[in-house]
Amino acid sequence: MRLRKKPWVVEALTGFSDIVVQNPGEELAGNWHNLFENSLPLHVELGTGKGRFITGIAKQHQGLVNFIGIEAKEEIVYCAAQKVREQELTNVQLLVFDVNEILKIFAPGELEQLYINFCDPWPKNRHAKRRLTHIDFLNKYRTVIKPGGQLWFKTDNRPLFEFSLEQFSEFGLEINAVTYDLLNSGFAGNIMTEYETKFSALGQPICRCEVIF
Ligand SMILES: C[S@@+](CC[C@H](N)C(=O)[O-])C[C@H]1O[C@@H](n2cnc3c(N)ncnc32)[C@H](O)[C@@H]1O
Repeated sequence: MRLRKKPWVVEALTGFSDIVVQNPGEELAGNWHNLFENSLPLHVELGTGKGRFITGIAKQHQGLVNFIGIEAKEEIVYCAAQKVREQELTNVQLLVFDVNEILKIFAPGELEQLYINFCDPWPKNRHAKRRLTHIDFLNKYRTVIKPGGQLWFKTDNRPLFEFSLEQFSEFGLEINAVTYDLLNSGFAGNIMTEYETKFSALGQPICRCEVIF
């Protein structure tokens, strides 16, 4: 994925240098505790979007977990950064970054948990490798997530969900808590994302599962 470089956003993001890492590099791998100034567990959301989920979950886990949001589009990171600032959260860092490069910025086994919420479905078969749940991505996640660490996945897109379950299974991962209708599943404490709010309002059922690495 080509990262967008819009000058006004780059400049606007400089005001968020305590929250946003615009050019994450290899020096961060194994050193995230320095950036957060503590050694709390690390959870990462892939394709963060405008930050509703990461700010919601970070607020609930202040002093317990550090959260890193990876988002390719700078102007979207800007929206998320505003939410982090407004809520005065100190346990969130946002990266303008491509998930494809995840192995560069995390050390092996450095992460406890991953979240993928409403990732782009890439419906054409020839684009299947771009789906964030494709086995090629799972291979990368397996390196950076510690054994027994989890991936929590949500989508409104049924074909993407079926594809993802197949990929998880093919990769030999344990799949738990599968639901095709999250809102009526009894799952407590769901934190909605921007996309989830939109699709739920349209009556679209939400699929969810938890995967253990
Ligand atoms: C459909 S949106 C969902 C946003 C948010 N998770 C939500 O549920 O509201 C997918 C987001 O993932 C980002 N994204 C897609 N591929 C990415 C990649 N390879 N690396 C980083 N971000 C990516 C897109 O820019 C977009 O903001």
